[in-house]
Amino acid sequence: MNGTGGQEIRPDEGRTNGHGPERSVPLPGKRGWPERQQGPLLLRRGRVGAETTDQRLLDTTGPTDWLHTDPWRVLRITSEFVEGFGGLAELPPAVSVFGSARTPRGSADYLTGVEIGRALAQAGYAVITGGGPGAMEAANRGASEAGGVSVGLGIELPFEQGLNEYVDLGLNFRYFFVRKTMFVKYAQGFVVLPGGFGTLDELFEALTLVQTRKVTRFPVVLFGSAYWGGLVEWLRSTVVEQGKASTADMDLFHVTDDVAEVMKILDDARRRNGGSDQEAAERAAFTAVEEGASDI
Ligand SMILES: C/C(=C\CNc1ncnc2c1ncn2[C@@H]1O[C@H](COP(=O)(O)O)[C@@H](O)[C@H]1O)CO
Repeated sequence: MNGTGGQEIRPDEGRTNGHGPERSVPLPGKRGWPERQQGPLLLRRGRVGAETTDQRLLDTTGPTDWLHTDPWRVLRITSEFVEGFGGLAELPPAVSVFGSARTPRGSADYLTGVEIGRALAQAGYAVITGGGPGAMEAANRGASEAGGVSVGLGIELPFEQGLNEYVDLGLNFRYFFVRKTMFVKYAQGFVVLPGGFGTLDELFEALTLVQTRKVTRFPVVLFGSAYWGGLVEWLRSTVVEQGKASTADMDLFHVTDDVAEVMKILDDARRRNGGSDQEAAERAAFTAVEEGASDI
């Protein structure tokens, strides 16, 4: 170990870097011996290398195995959090809408998604979805066409389709768990449209976070009593009945078929959580400014 990152430094021969000639040895400094400041390190005499840190970064090529190591992945994960927090920090109050990627355009479920996206936007909420097709597209469409803030948090998938055309602010994630953090962190509530495994995963993650008080502030609304009724009944008759959840846990979500009721549930929760009419006015003002900006 030589105090310079563990690399052996031989000042008399310089270094090769994989695609350049050997470098010259640094010349003696004012005091008569070779000297170099390397970041916070002062290197003198035999400890002075022939390259600066920048040269090593920019010139060096070599094996790329490190790209597939977990320490490197940790940096990529960190960068996803940084990009996510940075991109979403200034959203107005938002609602995350989940639902099937397979909901056909023009179906009743799709039209409901559009209606809910529109109602949320008109109330001044940003609408956050997974940015994919189906119910996600429907909610983004309603929000975007109403002049609201339409957000899509895409995910890298083997059969990726890209963000739907109604996403006006999009972020793409490699990691599901980073993306899930964004759905929760920037939302005041969840609206869950009919969906499959992905939707169920998002629903139960939300319910677990509320049940364990990791989040304390938001309502979970299941839209479509006919679709969700069987699940709710099974939760009551089997899960609660056998003591795997409490009766009170059944109050952690709402089931409705009425868009106006969705808005009322969200509004009541906002008031309970200290939101004010002033805040609602600010949300509406944000939307108006965004609309103005989009005209420019
Ligand atoms: C299945 C197809 C495309 C998948 N594209 C998706 N893009 C973005 N987000 C997705 C996608 N698929 C699932 N999700 C997430 O899960 C929820 C929907 O899953 P479900 O199993 O379809 O219910 C959704 O809320 C997304 O966050 C091609 O049709």
